[in-house]
Amino acid sequence: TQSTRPQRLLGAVQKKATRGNPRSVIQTIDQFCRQREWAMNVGDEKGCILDSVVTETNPTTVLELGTYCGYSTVRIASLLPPQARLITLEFNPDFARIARQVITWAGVQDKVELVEGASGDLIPKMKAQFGVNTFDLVFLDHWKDRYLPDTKLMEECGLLKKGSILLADNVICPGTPDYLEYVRNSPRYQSQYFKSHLEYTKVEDGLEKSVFLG
Ligand SMILES: Nc1ncc2ncn(CCCCCNC(=O)c3cc(-c4ccc(F)cc4)cc(O)c3O)c2n1
Ligand SMILES: [Mg+2]
Repeated sequence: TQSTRPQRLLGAVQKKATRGNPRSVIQTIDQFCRQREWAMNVGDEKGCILDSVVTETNPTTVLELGTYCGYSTVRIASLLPPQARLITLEFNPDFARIARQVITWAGVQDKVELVEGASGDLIPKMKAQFGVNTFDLVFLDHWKDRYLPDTKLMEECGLLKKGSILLADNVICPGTPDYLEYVRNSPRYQSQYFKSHLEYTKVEDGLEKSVFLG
């Protein structure tokens, strides 16, 4: 039977990346996506912006919406202090299966909890079921039409505190116009656009960083 792209990406990681070395896993995936097959990882260019936001936030509790193959999960987890935790939500069980193996190969599994399911169902359970109080950082990289409803849901569920950071991928390509309009016009957010490119291409894309003001 034919392999899937995520399976081929995992194969490249297990063949070329050094076990326990997150940077080598990231480098291997970027090389695979540039030289073999494009895949919707945040990528190296936007990944550097992600790294800088993570390090300046120095978060203890992070939520990622949309794991895919675990590329940004590994990028974020590799920058977290020892006691910090990253919860990542993935809707697609096939992607989740691959991501778990990428995360383990990178050696960051102790900082990561991958939960299978839809963000709209899981966000309301974060406090009771996952023992979360508030998130210091949320990385939005899932269905683009879920960014806005899920942000409102996180507000309603009291998962954001003054100073919580939302970092959203793909605000230009594929685009999240309703989300952008909301975070840029709401008095409850201070937003900043980081211009970049769609992963592994010359097409414009960018990350929107929004600080929740409470
Ligand atoms: N609700 C819920 N809860 C939990 C979930 N877990 C996963 N999902 C579903 C997420 C499905 C993948 C989302 N990501 C993208 O669609 C995406 C696409 C492109 C792209 C593609 C083609 C082009 F020509 C140009 C750009 C680039 C990106 O960087 C992207 O991130 C969930 N949903
Ligand atoms: Mg993305």
